[in-house]
Amino acid sequence: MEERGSISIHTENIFPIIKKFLYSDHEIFLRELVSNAVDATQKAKRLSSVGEFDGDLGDLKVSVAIDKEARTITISDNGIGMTAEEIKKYINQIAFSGAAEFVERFKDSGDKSQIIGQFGLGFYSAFMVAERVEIVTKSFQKDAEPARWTCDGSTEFAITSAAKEERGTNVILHVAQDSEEFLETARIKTILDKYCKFLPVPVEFEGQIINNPNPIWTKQPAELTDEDYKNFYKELYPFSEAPLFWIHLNVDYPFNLTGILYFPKIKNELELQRNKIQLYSRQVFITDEVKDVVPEFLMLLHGIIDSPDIPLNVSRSFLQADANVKKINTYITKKVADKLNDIYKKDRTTFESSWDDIGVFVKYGMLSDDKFYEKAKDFVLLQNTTGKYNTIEEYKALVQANQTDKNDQQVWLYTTDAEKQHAYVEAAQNRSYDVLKLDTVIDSHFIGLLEQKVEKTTLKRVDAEIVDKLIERDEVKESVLNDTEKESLKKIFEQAIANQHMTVEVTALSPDDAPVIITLPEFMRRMKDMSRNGGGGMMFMGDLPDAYNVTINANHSLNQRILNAKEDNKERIARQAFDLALLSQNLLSGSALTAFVKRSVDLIDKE
Ligand SMILES: Nc1ncnc2c1ncn2[C@@H]1O[C@H](COP(=O)(O)OP(=O)(O)OP(=O)(O)O)[C@@H](O)[C@H]1O
Repeated sequence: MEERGSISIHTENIFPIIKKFLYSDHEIFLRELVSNAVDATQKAKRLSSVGEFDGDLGDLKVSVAIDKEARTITISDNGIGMTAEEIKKYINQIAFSGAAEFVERFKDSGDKSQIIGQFGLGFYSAFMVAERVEIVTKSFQKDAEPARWTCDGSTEFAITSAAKEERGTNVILHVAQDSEEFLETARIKTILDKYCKFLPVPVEFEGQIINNPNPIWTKQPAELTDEDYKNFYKELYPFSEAPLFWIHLNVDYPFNLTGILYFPKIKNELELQRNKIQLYSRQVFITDEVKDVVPEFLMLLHGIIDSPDIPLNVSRSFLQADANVKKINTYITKKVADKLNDIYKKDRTTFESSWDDIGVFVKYGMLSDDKFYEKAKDFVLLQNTTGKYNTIEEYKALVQANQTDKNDQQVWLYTTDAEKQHAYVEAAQNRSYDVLKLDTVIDSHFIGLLEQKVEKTTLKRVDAEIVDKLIERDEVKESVLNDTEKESLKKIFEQAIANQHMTVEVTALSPDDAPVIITLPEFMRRMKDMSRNGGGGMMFMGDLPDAYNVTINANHSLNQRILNAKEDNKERIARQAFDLALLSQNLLSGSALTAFVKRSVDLIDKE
């Protein structure tokens, strides 16, 4: 038997175009051919199970072999094979027209990098690395004649009879000169590891099975132990610490998706790693760029998603609008929120002890996805400076009595650095106020979100005002000093400070409060932070000098002493008291610090 023919497709010379398009990604030919081989074995299995094939299935297997001398790569399987007629139908028509369609579709596409690696070019991709491809195949059907097909990538092909005893297909690639790298063992091994690690049929290369045909995401959660999940994580990320928790995804309606998502242990925000989720389609690795499939905030998770329903052969903008992708997004978000809620409810201790790792993630999710916010608002934790955790509801109840101001607003106090703001934290605690620890990068955004979402609540940093004013009440404290005394005290301090950006005010506080307190108003600080981070179109704010409020405590004995001191000593003591306040704010440095130290020594020396 010998038949020569011409493949009837309209596009001339698709081969050079495809070769050029996928230049950087030639390696996917192996993924495509091995997947086809796996599909053929799976079909054999299915036919056998429905009784359409009654021969012996044997051990289904795919092999990859390199022959350096003959310059060939052979992919063999014991799947269903093809008859000569089927080759004509499936290879000449389907494979070639698929390739032609691909070229038509993307010939004019502006962004070619997007399609690379995402489009299964199928059988035709063999021509990216081979100058000639042979198929030797024998169908599973009774008395089927083995056949050989050969083609050089042009539209000309030849089919002849062949000698093949066993059922199945060998695809033989005669490797082109410019693709010799694919005759190297190490190169092939790397490609197989990348794309074929979890194919459902054993894949043999150089005497070894290179894949795990039954990865745990294909099993039922009930069959699996914690160890199984942890071991699989290790298999995926050999150098990572054990994960915190995981979610086993499993849906088949209205779309098909399986997978396992892990919550990694995060040491600090700088370590956050994206692109740790791998996307598979029927156990074939597709990509680790899941940006458009998984909501942005979930990219911090690690693991596997396997779905044949994610369209891989379309451009990104289309992917974002794809209905299945949207549903997948919603589904995964919901699953993640439910899992967190579950742990929170069942095991609050574990939940709290994991908060350092999951807190960033939960806050990020709440900020970026309203649906996630709605679920997470019940379990998001607020940690205070004593290390205690409360949910939003619990916290509201906790501070209601003591931290509601005269306008019926709750004022939540927070510190961004409990060490540096220690004096203020302590002053607040002395009033029995609670102080939250909101000290991560994401917290500055989270504070805004809380104010927006939690009714009748504002947040103030502990050093935004003097403690009496943090939570405004109607009560007025009695002042030991009369108005004239207050006025002259104010003058003394203004002269001692001699800085127009410091607004001095004399106020009656408790005698136990500090004599001088320096604060940077909340509004001012937030504006400056925002402009520093490049947001809000307020770049000019960052250049403004900090405008501080300096509060002089009229009821503190030191200030009374200043008023009564010798004329030429007044300013010196006032400056000393002011410098002490600067010092507690970490604001004293350079020549001011040197002068302060010198003055302090003089003072002690005189005592
Ligand atoms: N090893 C094989 N054994 C049996 N049939 C095969 C084999 N390889 C390819 N075929 C047949 O050739 C057809 C075309 O293959 P091709 O890889 O181009 O497209 P596909 O597998 O249908 O789609 P995809 O683009 O997802 O790969 C297959 O559908 C299959 O019927």
